[in-house]
Amino acid sequence: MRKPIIAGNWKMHKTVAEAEGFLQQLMEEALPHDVEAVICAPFVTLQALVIQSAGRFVSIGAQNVHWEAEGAFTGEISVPMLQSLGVSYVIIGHSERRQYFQESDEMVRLKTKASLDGGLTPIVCVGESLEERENGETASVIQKQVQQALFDLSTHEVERVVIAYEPIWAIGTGQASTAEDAQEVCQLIRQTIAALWNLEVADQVRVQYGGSVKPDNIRTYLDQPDIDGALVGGASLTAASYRALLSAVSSEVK
Ligand SMILES: O=C(CO)COP(=O)(O)O
Repeated sequence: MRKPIIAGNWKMHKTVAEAEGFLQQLMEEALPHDVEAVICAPFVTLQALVIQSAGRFVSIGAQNVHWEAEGAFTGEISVPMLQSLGVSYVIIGHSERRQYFQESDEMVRLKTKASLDGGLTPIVCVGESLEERENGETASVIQKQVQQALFDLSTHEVERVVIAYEPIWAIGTGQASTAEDAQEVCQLIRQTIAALWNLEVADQVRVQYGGSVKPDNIRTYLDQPDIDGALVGGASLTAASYRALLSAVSSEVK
């Protein structure tokens, strides 16, 4: 049974004080136990968030990481640095990083492997552009991205990976994918993993949908058999909205 995972991606939003205010508000009421809540925040806010969330049902993640443990890489942050803070997740290969910072499939692979080696859970992002979708290339683009990111991992490593399917045209546009289209691609992701490893492994991997997910549409995605969660940008920025996402997915009595 795969536990639903709702991850907020704050992108380049929130100062330390704003991040602390969010978490304080979020934790005013108990959080559901049957949903994994993750906040992926800017580097500078991570320490404060980890301390503040200790012992509560919310985990903290970063939005990027370098694959080397240390070295002459000005401006970069490594896996051991994140681990030493108590961070447990890291987003890898978000389309904004691929587009604006030239992250290649090979860099995504290296970052994924380094994160797993260092005990972090990677949330590996894949997704097609509008042009690729219109050209009928969605399946081949997604298969290639999944294969390139994961191909050298052991079965035990793959099981720990979370994959986020985020069609680029749906990010921040209000033009969310239909639940059926998202299911089709998330099923393809699982089939790709099954072909590379086996069905049992593919059955363990959690696959999220991301792209204009809101409290009022999240349930339609989570109702799909191959969608185990969501990676959410805009609607994760206020405590009220993020809590509404968790509540919409939880089956606990409210
Ligand atoms: O990029 C996203 C999450 O990583 C999605 O962003 P939005 O939820 O704002 O569309």
